[in-house]
Amino acid sequence: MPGSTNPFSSLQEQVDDAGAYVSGIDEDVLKRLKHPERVLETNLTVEMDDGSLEVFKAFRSQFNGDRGPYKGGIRYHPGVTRDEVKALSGWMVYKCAVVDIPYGGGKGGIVIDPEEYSETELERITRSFASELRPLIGEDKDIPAPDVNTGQREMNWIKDSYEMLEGTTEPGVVTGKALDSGGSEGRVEATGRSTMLAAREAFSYLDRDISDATVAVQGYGNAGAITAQLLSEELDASIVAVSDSSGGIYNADGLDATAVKDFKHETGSVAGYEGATDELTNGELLTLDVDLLVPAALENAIDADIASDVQADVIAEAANGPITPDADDVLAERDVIVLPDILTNAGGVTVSYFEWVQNRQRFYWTEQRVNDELERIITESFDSIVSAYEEKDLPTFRVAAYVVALERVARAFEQAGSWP
Ligand SMILES: NC(=O)C1=CN([C@@H]2O[C@H](COP(=O)(O)OP(=O)(O)OC[C@H]3O[C@@H](n4cnc5c(N)ncnc54)[C@H](OP(=O)(O)O)[C@@H]3O)[C@@H](O)[C@H]2O)C=CC1
Ligand SMILES: O=C(O)CCC(=O)C(=O)O
Repeated sequence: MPGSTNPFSSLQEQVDDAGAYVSGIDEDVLKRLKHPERVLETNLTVEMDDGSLEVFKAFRSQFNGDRGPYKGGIRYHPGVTRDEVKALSGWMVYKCAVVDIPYGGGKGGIVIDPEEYSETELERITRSFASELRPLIGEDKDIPAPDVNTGQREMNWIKDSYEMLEGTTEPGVVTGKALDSGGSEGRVEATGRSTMLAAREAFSYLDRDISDATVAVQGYGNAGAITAQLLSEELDASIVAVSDSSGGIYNADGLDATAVKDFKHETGSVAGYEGATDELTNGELLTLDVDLLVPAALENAIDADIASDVQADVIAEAANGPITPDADDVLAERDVIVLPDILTNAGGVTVSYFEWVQNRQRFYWTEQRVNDELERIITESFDSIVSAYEEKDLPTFRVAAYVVALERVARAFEQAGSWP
């Protein structure tokens, strides 16, 4: 994980910050909502193409299941740690509660740089993880999905492994699958789509025209590239800078988001795209003078030092946990509006929910229906956060989002009653 802030401490701080504003919440309930229920830590021993064996550490954290089955992605990254996975699983709990879908939160990860392995090795690694996960997952238990460096291919492998081991057909055991394997229309675009919708709602709330906005996007994978495309194609915003792990590119007159995506697909990086006038570091991108900044890479991208140099008016967190709590304080002090991850990127899990519903009903929706339902959920969720922010006079949209979410999770816990 980049930066030195422990993301699990960040999550706990965010819950505490909001807990102070939830009237009547029991301290013991709050305590429970800051720790995962269980974490699987496992070592996957997998045969490489040359016949040697390698061992990979992997985790699955099931944070809270009071509102439904655990739900959340699986990340492949060399920086994955137990605490990172715990934090990501906690953010899933509050995200699912903010958009009011019937899930708890989970998250998984393998400590691996997938670039260093062949497709056949990645398949064996994924199937080995699926076999370790098998007793824990299921459409009513825990439902994995894509995250950093995973996508349809890995989800198809997990579904197939699970179904083979269980001797059943259960497409709803994972979401984010390819369409022909039980995936949903609109899932690939969903995280970018909710980021675009959250930004649109925020600009309208601020009485500003998003079609006049300049935008910088950090991270040009699933979340970042699609956010850039939709902001530009559907809202006419100007994408002036984008980056990936090898650096960034800039053009004051705007970059063609789709052409940059195609270029990255061909070459592996955004650097070198001929429509750019300048190259930038990630640090320079985050402090550009733009109207909207979209961190869409990893946690801790914006620390307190960077926050004091941020020039954007609005930050839409497409990534999970890109702003440290210290940076949040600096941004609030400077009146920079932060659209919190647990709302902004919730399109991914929301369309995963639609996929799961379609899998269970064996009845598939059109892309239009998916996008319409997603738009309704994101705009209603934005409105409920604004209502809490205004009515309770809360300090930030993040606190407001956690207040809405904590009230829902705490109610579910309390309504379940007590175990003798
Ligand atoms: N996929 C989903 O459905 C959802 C994802 N998210 C969150 O969105 C974020 C991105 O995930 P996703 O888009 O799926 O992942 P991807 O793997 O598709 O893309 C990640 C992008 O981040 C870039 N990146 C990695 N490290 C850095 C860095 N240090 N500086 C700049 N860029 C960097 C990568 O660069 P490179 O290409 O060079 O490796 C890549 O472009 C994560 O926080 C994830 O948890 C949230 C909700 C749902
Ligand atoms: O689609 C999902 O279930 C979860 C996506 C995810 O991991 C996230 O929202 O961070």
